[in-house]
Amino acid sequence: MELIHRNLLIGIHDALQETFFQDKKYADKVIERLLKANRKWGSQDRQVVSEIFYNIIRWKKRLEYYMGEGVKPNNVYKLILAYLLWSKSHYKKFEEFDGVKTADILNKLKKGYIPTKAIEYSIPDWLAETMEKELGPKWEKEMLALNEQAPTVLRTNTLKTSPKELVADLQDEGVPAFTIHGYPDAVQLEEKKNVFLTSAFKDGLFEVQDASSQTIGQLLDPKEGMRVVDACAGAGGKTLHLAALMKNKGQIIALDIFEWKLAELKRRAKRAGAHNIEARFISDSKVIKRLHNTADRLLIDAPCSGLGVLKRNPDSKWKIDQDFIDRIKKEQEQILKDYSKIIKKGGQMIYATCSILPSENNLQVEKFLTNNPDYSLVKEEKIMPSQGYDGFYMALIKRDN
Ligand SMILES: C[S@@+](CC[C@H](N)C(=O)[O-])C[C@H]1O[C@@H](n2cnc3c(N)ncnc32)[C@H](O)[C@@H]1O
Repeated sequence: MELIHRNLLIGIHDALQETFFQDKKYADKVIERLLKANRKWGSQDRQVVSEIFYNIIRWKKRLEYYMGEGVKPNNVYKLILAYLLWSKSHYKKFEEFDGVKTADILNKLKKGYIPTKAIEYSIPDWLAETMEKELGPKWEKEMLALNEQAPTVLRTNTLKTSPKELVADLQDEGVPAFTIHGYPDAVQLEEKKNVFLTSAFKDGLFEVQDASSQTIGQLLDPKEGMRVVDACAGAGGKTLHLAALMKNKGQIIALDIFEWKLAELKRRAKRAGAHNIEARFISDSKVIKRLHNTADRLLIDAPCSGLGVLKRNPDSKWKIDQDFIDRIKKEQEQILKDYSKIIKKGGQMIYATCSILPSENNLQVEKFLTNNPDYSLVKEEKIMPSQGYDGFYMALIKRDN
């Protein structure tokens, strides 16, 4: 990795400043805008910018230790320099680095001493405590995996093509990829590429969806002709998968409390050629009540801490806190209680999160099953980040009465 163009350095600096210090600025959107605004940057430049940008977000706390102070809006260049020194990247001595005492940083690097686990894994102190409390000794292995870069995985849109054909089409467009054993619809890129520019994407042949996330649709196993409710559909990542598994037959009702997410879902459904989805905005509790006892299958892809997907969204560890997790757990409990009534007797539902904390996952399900004896657990899967893809939890639950 080398950083030898000043305009790339300035781009990284501005994007980091925005992500760290402006409210509600998410790394994926910030970098997308930066790259869009600089169309003349070549593919290698783009790769350098996004890799350095994401790595600095990932390793912020550890880099702050090396630089001897917390990052502030006016010392982001020092943070970048600490990263370049730590990662032994080749860089030019840009004027933006003037005045930074490199010797102090290099001394700390040479000593190799790291005072705390939170600094070692570059996470807030509260998060190190929570991870250890909830996961026990294996938390470090998971944290190590969460600091890796996520591979890019696509879900083949089987309404239009097969994984093998998709691999061939992508190859023709200069995007080498391969199928993944055990994940029937998944295709993984050999290296990072902007797949949104391909004709295969524009033709709706795939969606970007992590391999772990794809197992949720498989586990719910909706059949052609069924009535399915996706209660927390968001922009429809899993809804589209359900539509493909149902071969466009039957009905999917996609719900969310944000209308703008459902608007995006409709756009994606059109591109995918998924015709059996009806998006319904949850404007009040009546929307849910009207659906009671109507669904053969229900998906509750609940709002969560997102701690299973830090490989992909490393900035979220700096944006959330324990209060947020405690609030979201109460919401999960309420959602499970209210929405589980949507399934018919004999029907099945999945409660899923992209968290790895038992308190958001199996403990929520245990509490739900204790309070609702008419429901029983069929199967549970805990996918951990150390297994290679995103961390996810899913419980398949049956309504018996
Ligand atoms: C984990 S995300 C869903 C991701 C989506 N299923 C996908 O595959 O792309 C959780 C979603 O739940 C929605 N949500 C939050 N509270 C909700 C509620 N009370 N009822 C329904 N949806 C809710 C959020 O807006 C968010 O889109």
